[in-house]
Amino acid sequence: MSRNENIHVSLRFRPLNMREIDENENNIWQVNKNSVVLKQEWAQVFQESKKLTGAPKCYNYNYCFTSKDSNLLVYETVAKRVVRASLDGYNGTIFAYGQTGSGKTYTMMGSEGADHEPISKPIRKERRSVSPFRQMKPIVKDMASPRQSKLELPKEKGIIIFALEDLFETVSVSNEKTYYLTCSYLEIYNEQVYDLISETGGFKNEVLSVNEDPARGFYVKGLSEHVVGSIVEVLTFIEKGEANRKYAVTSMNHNSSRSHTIFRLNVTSVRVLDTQDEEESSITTESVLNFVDLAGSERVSNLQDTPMLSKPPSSKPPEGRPRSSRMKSSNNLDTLLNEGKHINTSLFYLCQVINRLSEKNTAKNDMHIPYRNSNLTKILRSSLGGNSLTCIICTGTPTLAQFEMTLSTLRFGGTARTITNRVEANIRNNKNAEILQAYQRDIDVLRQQIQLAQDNGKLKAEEMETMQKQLEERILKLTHMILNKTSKEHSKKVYENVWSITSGILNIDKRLIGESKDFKVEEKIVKFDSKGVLAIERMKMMNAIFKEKDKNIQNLMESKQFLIDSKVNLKNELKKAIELSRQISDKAQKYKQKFDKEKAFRKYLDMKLKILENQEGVEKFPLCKIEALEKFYLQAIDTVKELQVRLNYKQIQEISNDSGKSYHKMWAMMGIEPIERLEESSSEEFIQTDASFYAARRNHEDTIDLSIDA
Ligand SMILES: Nc1ncnc2c1ncn2[C@@H]1O[C@H](COP(=O)(O)OP(=O)(O)OP(=O)(O)O)[C@@H](O)[C@H]1O
Repeated sequence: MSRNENIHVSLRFRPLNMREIDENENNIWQVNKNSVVLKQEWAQVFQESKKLTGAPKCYNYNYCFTSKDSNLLVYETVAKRVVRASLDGYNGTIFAYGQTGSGKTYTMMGSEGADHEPISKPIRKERRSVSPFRQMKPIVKDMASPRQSKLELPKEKGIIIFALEDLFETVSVSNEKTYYLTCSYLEIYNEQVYDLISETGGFKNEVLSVNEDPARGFYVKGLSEHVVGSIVEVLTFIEKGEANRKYAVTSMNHNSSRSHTIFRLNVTSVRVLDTQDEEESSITTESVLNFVDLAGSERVSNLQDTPMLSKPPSSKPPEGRPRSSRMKSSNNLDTLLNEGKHINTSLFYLCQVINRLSEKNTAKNDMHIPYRNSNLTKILRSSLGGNSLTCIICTGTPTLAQFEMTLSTLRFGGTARTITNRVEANIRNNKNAEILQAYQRDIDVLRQQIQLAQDNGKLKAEEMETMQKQLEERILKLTHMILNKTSKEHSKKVYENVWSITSGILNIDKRLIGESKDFKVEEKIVKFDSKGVLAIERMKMMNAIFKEKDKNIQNLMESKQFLIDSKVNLKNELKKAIELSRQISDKAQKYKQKFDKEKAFRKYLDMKLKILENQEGVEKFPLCKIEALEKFYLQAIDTVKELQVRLNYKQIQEISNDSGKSYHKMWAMMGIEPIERLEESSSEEFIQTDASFYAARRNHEDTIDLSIDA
């Protein structure tokens, strides 16, 4: 059942800051519960200067807050209703609208402490008002019991934190419904859409497109959606997103948002009915909750007054987003003016849509609404004139200097208040199959996240454990949800149905663990007979899978280490081999030198031989010369021998005189005949032979006297 709901508009003035107090500025607005009006004394001033004729205009809103009112009061009064409704399937949008520096971020995100310093004074960094998420100290993660987690939340919490606390409080105690939440965070900077928390949780400098689908309406293609199980997880994502968001110092705000941001929570709930009707066994609600922090409208003159501005020599402003996601938008005038131009243009289109919608309400006709003019209005289409409980918090600066800008905000709020949305809860009656499909989707997303983290090597053991726990928790919930609500008589039939449905999930695991784990049809009924057994089985299975994966990772790490070691060894071996080869090559070099020398020598010899060969041959040496030589040689020998004989003969004579019989020994001493012969032959014969030998020789002698001296 749909119903008409007007956009809920409230107004909030911030307190004066230090600069305004220094400059003797005043709060010129009188705030009542549902209206604001110029204070009497200021109305008089305007009347006297003829800027105002008649009584001052009273601007009416659903609720008006004084500058002393806290964010908690704002949440309780205007936002809580929308947040709570999201749990019942109503889309909701909460956004802050107002000029720059009027307190939009303070309202949505909270603050570490209000800044009351004059902006013209040098900035004291430690007291700057920064989005609390950009100052948040590391969060101690405790996914299992988010309530007890040690969160370093900002001193002044913003609406988003209150909303999350509220949501998770309800979700965690709900027995009737099972909830699951996903979140995404986008930024529209210079009319381009960026994902502030992409798949890996970081920032991708990638422009996303806003597409239109007949069923879904406008949607951001490729925007990441993260399953969140606790407030800590959501805050971690916001913190990451805030670190990537664009801020800059301007004359109006030390920490001015340079982009519009939309933080989105998708809330799904499943309630299983106590019915035997298989076709309508559960109810699912789905809702989208948007928290929009718009960049503030600003005057060019204000931007030009910004302290510490630098004007670059080439002044073409960058159209896209600066490369470094964490970088603030640079404080040069052209960049600020370019950003300001885009902010003002998109806010102008927003006002245009609001005005048209307001006219449409009164004219009750089919008027064209120019949503397509900007990405902001495309994305907020269902929040403005569509199916959404929308609440706008208009923020204003209460000083005279900002009178015109405040007036513009007051008018915007006044117009928006007249817009009627057609609101309807997104409720569906489901079969079990659909619930299970939803869970399976959820489980698949978790699996993908685990896989992605694993692939990136970023998943630490404890993170893996947490993710695994979430996965198991969801599976457990799913099983309980179905089994608890089933009457005993029909249990078997339902179990069989559940089995056939969950087999899809089980199949995935089979794929992971191989075909060995085969579940038989008979077994399944037995398993389902005891409640929760399926979940336990599956938990065990998942545990086993993760353990196996852990082991594989361990093995891979070991193999990697082994390969690294082997590489080092091989490198050393290679070094040795190179050294050896160097030595061998040195030796080879030396041998080669020797070989070359030998070769050269051989060549030299060959050459000499050739020379000899070419000379007149030895055989051609004159024969007469040879004979003369031979003769001379023989004569020389004979001479020597004879000299010896003469010498020995004397000795023999002496000996034979002594003995007479041992003469043949004496001959032997002379070396003329062998001893045997001396023994065989008679001494006279021997002497005769010997004498004839010398006689023969004597024939050849001319000069040598062979006569033996007595
Ligand atoms: N209600 C409030 N109480 C105390 N301080 C506030 C309040 N609202 C805003 N402030 C302070 O005013 C300053 C400007 O606020 P904030 O940054 O939220 O403005 P903004 O509208 O988001 O500006 P911009 O559009 O430039 O981003 C901050 O220092 C903030 O702490």
